[in-house]
Amino acid sequence: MVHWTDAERHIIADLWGKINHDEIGGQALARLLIVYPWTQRYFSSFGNLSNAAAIIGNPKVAAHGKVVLGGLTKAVQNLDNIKGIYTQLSTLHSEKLHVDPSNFTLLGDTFTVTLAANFGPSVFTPEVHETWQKFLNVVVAALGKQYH
Ligand code: HEM
Repeated sequence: MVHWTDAERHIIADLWGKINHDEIGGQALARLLIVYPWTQRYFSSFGNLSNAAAIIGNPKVAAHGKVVLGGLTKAVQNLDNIKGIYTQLSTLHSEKLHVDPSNFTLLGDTFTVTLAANFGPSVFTPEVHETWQKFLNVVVAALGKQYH
């Protein structure tokens, strides 16, 4: 089981309290679709993804980004049971959506860049980054758990 120190719990809760919950998920998802364009294949129902401006302005990307962020919020609120709360979500991405699990790491990366870009070095310090990366590693492992 993953061990979280009080300092790590505090950093995660504090960061989550500061993010713009309406926007940051959409920004991270838009970055995924722009920086790693092959990920667009999973979102063929989302309409126009033909260039960066179209992706950033696409309301379906923004809406789904909020859904993904909601998924991350559940993990933030259940740090001691991320694997458990992600069982169904992992099965969905594996068996129904057929998302290659390497893409979870890529979305984690674009989330990290999005946070850094929004907060800058005074908030997204190396120490915050370290804890955030640990959190992401647990999330990515939990989402990949039902793949076989
Ligand atoms: C941090 C990683 C991720 C989290 C927390 C996450 C979370 C979610 C959630 C909460 C849903 C809605 C599930 C439902 O309807 O019950 C969802 C759907 C979906 N996810 Fe993910 N996801 C992640 C990564 C990815 C990645 C990397 C891809 C593809 C590159 C992906 C593709 C999809 C697709 C295609 C859907 C269905 C969209 C639709 O048509 O409504 N997800 N995800």
